[in-house]
Amino acid sequence: MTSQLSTQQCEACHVDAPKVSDEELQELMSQLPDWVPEVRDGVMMLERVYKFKNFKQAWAFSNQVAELAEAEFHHPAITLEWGKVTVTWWTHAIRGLHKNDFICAAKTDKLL
Ligand SMILES: C[C@H](O)[C@H](O)[C@H]1CNC2=NC(N)=NC(=O)C2=N1
Repeated sequence: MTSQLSTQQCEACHVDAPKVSDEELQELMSQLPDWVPEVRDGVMMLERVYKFKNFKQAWAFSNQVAELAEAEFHHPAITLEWGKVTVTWWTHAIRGLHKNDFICAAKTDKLL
C-alpha cells in the first residue's frame, strides 16, 4: 500500500525523469477525485478549481499554494479570480505528469 500522497515529498525532476504510465495515472487519479486531467498543447496537466466567498479568501489561498510550491520546489500555474482559484500542476521539464504533480495536488487539497 503506497503511503498517502500528501505525506510524500517531491523529488528533484530532471529532463529524463519518467512520466507516469497510463496505469499509474488511473491509480493516482483515483486518489484525487476532485482533480481532472487536462491536455493543453500536447501536455497533460492536473487541474482543480477552488471556490471562495470573495477575492480576499481566494487571494489568501493562492498565497498558500505559492508557499507550498516553494517548499516543494515544484510550481503550478495559479489563476486568481474573484471567489475562485484554478490550480494546474504539471512538470515543465518532461512536458507531462510526474508523481510530483500528484503529491503536490494532494498537498494543495490539504491547505483547505
Ligand atoms: C529550473 C526548473 O524550473 C526547476 O528545476 C524546477 C522548478 N519548478 C518546477 N515546477 C514544475 N512544475 N516543473 C518543473 O519542471 C520545475 N522545475
